[in-house]
Amino acid sequence: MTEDTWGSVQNDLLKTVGQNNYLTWIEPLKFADCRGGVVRFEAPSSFVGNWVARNYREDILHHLVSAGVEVKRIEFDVAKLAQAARQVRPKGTERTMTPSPGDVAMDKPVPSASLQSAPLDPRLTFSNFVVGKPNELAHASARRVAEGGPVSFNPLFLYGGVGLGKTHLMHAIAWEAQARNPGLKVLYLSAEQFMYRFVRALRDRNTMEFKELFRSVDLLMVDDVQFIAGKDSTQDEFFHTFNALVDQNKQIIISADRAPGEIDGLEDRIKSRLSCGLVVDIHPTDYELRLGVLQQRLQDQIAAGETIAVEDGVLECLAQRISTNVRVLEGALNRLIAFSDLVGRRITLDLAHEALSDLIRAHDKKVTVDEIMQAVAKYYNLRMTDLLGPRRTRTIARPRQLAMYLAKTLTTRSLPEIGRRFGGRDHTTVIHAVKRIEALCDSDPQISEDVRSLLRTLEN
Ligand SMILES: Nc1ncnc2c1ncn2[C@@H]1O[C@H](COP(=O)(O)OP(=O)(O)OP(=O)(O)O)[C@@H](O)[C@H]1O
Repeated sequence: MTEDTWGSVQNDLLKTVGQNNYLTWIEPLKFADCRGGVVRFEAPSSFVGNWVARNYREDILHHLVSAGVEVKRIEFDVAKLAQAARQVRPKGTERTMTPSPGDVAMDKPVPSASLQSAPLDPRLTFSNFVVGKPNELAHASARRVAEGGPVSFNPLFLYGGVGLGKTHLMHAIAWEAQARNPGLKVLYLSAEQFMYRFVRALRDRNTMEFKELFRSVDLLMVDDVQFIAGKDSTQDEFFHTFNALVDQNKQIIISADRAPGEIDGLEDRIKSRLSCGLVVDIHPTDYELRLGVLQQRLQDQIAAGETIAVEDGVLECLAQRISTNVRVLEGALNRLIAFSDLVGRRITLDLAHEALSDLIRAHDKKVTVDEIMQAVAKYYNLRMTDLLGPRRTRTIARPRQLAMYLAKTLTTRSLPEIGRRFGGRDHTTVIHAVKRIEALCDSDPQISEDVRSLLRTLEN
């Protein structure tokens, strides 16, 4: 392999990972050498090297192989990296699930007749999972299942939008259950992998073996079950596997992006089976959860030996502005750290705007207090003067509280300022309104629906 080959592989990677990721992670890598099937790169810092090793190793390997390079392994030449880097797992060789968190050994191909689980990510444990209101119930139920004991709800069905922590919780359950009971046969896989294994068993005419293997597990976890919607024979097999395990009182955990009843193309009998245990929704993140995740991720980096100084207000700004999901949020923080590392500047608000202009701009739709009042008044069919005036009847006071809550959540106005805008009210009234609406969002489905729908109106 030559530098030219790396140049053309970089071009391919640009198309796969997108320009921003490319500039941050791929471009700074320098090809060092290729010996005995090991391609070595030099990363400008351990942070960049670690991140690339974790997130782009497979992509780089794939493109190198496609470019005709005979490569078995990739290494990044940064001192600290050697400990953290995981060896590349050649496609089609998965590992049996015996490692404990932190185990980063080379995976060996396993014979086809053994129980194979998809690899577990050592970072996805309960201790790395930040708990907040939106995921409190999901976290508590996941913990309960991981602790073992009598099966109280079967299956546990976790659902929620992308990047909100479903896979994280499933991996955490697997690690915890294994740590508590090393003999437990835990099988974690995506619904897609379930289908491929089933199809392979059909092709190789060993469906009996497939059935036996799947029915011998103690804990089955299937991620992204919506994938099997519309795939009839896979659904059929899944249904029988599911029933056999439930009959044996074995725990099943399923995740999806929607509630069972809302997955189009899923057979009714499966929907009803999936709904008969505990169905838990992971809600979209709130500001506190996002800030908690950012703080924890920063601490993790510092604990791993990185020297990172972040100016006050930067994490708060990211948590406020980037509200899509945790994955995007984590990516933003890492990009920011890498950027500061590369340009040798401290992490300030200015740097954050520079490094994350695309993300921040996309979430930078500025909403004013006036717009919020108008939207709320229109939604509840009130006049603006009602929101500003003194009347305290529920039909007016509640929308007013909701408008204050939105003003606090969506703008950077201070509490006293918001109070002043709402007819000269005191800041304690605003605090009370925010707390009240937060509590009602949990207990009153109508209010939480009103909030969601107003957020949609205001953010678009
Ligand atoms: N509460 C949380 N605390 C810490 N990290 C979190 C939390 N929620 C999500 N994450 C992180 O965000 C990223 C995305 O989470 P995960 O892959 O579990 O999402 P998902 O819900 O399975 O999404 P998808 O539907 O796309 O598969 C992971 O790196 C995960 O560790």
